Amino acid sequence: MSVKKVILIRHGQSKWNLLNKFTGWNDVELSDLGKKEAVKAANLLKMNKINFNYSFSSMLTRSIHTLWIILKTLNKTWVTVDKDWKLNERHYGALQGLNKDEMVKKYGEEKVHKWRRSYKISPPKIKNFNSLFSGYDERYENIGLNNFPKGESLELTEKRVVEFWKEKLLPHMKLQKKIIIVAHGNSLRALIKYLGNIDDVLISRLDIPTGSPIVYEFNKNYLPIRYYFL
Ligand SMILES: O=C(O)[C@@H](CO)OP(=O)(O)O
Repeated sequence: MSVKKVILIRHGQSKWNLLNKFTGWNDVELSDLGKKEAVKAANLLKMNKINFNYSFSSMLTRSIHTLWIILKTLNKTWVTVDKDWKLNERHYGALQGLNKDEMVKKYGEEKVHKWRRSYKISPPKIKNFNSLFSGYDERYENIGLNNFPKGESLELTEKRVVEFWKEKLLPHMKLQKKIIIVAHGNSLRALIKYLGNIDDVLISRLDIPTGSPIVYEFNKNYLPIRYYFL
């Protein structure tokens, strides 16, 4: 049986992961530890002889830079980087920029857990005039202001991640490309939920660590078999 592999990696630690702030579509840089995690991820791929020749990342700097560091470490800067906003982190609405522990103190553990890990509940929406609203950013020109996310549940995130999977990923896999995807905690949770048909409650228990390569295996018909962390 010819097993096909797709590598999934959550970006390395960001400066806001370190500060424990809701991040979402806010465009923050990697922390020093995040850069080291990206080098470590590249070395893990090399040690395990997991190769790739095509790459996808979200439109957010923390994912793009993680991918660049991986490519540089592996001497593979020739690899095409295909960036797609549909791989962006779940939009955290009006919670973006706020500290997670402070929100627990203000609203209680249960409510914050629902915002962070329930499948259907969306965070409060961000307003267009909020300085952290990224709807006017030129990189998102093709989304259009009317369709621009203002706060997404995991369910809504899954919808666009699945569009990416069907429209971009599968066609490239069928062209026999060996693919690496660098994305985010919740966009990857949404993808893993879809691929594994994981139920709404079980998926709330999956936390994907930063900078840890996941290998997802597919059969000759491109159907998911299993995944494992390196
Ligand atoms: O803040 C965010 O964007 C995400 C990932 O860091 O947080 P959480 O794990 O709480 O969904």
